[in-house]
Amino acid sequence: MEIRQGTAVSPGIAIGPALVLDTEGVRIPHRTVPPDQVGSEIARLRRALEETAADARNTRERMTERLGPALGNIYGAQQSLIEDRLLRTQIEARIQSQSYSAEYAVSRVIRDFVKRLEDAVELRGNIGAAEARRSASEFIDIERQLLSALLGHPTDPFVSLTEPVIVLATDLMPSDTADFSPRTVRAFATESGGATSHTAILAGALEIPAVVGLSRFLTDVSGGDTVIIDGDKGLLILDPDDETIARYEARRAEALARPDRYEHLRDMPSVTDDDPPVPIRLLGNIELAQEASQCLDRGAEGVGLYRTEFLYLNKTAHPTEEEHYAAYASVLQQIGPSRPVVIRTLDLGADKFSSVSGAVSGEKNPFLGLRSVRLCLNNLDLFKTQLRAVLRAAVFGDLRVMFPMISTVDELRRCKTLLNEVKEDLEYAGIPFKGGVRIGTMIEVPSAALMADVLAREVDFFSIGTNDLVQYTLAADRNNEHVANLYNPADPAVLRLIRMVMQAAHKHKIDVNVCGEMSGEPLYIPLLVGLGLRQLSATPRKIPEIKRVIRDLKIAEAERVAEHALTLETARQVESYLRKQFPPEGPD
Ligand SMILES: C=C(OP(=O)(O)O)C(=O)O
Repeated sequence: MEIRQGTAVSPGIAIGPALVLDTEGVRIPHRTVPPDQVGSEIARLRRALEETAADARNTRERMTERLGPALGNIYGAQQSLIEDRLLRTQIEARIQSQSYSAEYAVSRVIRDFVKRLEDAVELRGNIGAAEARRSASEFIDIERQLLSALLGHPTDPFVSLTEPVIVLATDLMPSDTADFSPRTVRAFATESGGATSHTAILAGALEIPAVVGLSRFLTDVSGGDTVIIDGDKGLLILDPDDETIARYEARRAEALARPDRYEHLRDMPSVTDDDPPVPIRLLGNIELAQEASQCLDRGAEGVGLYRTEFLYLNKTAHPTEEEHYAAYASVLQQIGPSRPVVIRTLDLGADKFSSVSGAVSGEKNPFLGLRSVRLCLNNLDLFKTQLRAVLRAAVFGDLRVMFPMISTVDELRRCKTLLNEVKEDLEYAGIPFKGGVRIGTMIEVPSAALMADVLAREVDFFSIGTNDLVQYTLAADRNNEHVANLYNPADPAVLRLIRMVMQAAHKHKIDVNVCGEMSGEPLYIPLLVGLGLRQLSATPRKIPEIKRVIRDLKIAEAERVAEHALTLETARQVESYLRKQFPPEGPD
């Protein structure tokens, strides 16, 4: 048995036979045609381009219907690349000048594009690398589709699947994932890819467990071998032994039972088991506007974190003010006028959409560099465009604005000054807006946690972003598997900072929320409530189970647990203490 660690991009457990995809795609031999056939070769190419563009258009329409316009647009981008004149003229030039067959010309031109993109990845380091890699895989996908049209046979390995499989591949293309059905593709794992790759985002939307960014494994597995994907922990298990299979089968059964298991709680209040009951407000985290209604479907009372940087998905330019406005207005309209919607201003840079963000290229430590609010304060037009849209959309309901990655009081004050300037501009221009929006700051950098008593005087609410707070407190990159042993929200250093932030918020009578992954983990809920948390925001899928934990919890018990946890010395001790106090529920 072998366990490989990768990046978890879509949760869930799957066990099944592997379908191993050819790592090389279709290989095309160097072939030329006689000069008098060049014309008909070009005609073949044009037909193939038309057919492939029509397929991409159909797929876009199908996926837009299934997953909404933002994800459907991934296929729109592919359609534009296929229809791009530059691509066609370059391929035709190879056929004209070198008498290449249409297939070989397609392969040559696209492989050259890909090579240039790969060189760009090497040159640019982290900055823009994700975008260049993504474009390279789009082109390889287009090559495969064009060759399939020219050769007259499908190269799609998924069309004839009759039994469920786990797909293992070097990389997967958006056109592959479009045809994935959770019935036949139980899960997938790839050697390349990161958490923000299109394939990863689609896997989440299709609710197929997935792990990406695994070190080379395809040479160690054959089609039909049993494998396990643990999409919660980012693991691929090759050749699992019987005991491991049995353990994972139990976990899978438990996970499958979960959504229905808590369905009855959907319309029940999120309150503790005290007399009188203490309300703990549950909100949802979203990345795309169309996810807003899922928050209500799962029993959340609003949106606690809208990650607006996902407006950059499929974009090569900054979103316009109207695009920002339309997205925010849509979220508010779905959520209704009296429930809160917290819009976080752009958290771009480092691992998120850095190529279109205006970040400086070649930063040695992008996570410590010009990212997030720093980047916005360095690009005032970009920032003001978003703030204008925020204030305009606020007329539709209870919109709140939140600034990410604040590390100094000055930075927060600059954001507030800018917001006031934008209000004045809108007023002067006679554009309708709502001025009295509540203002919050993320607490995700240790300096902000340490200064929480000062920051609390400046804002209406805090939201603790534990994903970054853990990374910056423990100096452990949240995406680096080599330091994953250090990255732990239960670390006493993190708990002390959270307590400090809660105390400052309570002293200044402002709301405090936790919106990192920690608040979606049932094990940590009693601890957070014991530390003083009365509101949290998590992935909508997690809301029903969290509500179950809260409804079984007494405040005094939670406070006793938090007090004891704070006396412990290591993350491991805290975790095992919590597990003993609150053993996980078994399958029904
Ligand atoms: C919610 C957070 O922000 P991000 O979008 O970076 O995960 C966090 O850091 O906890």
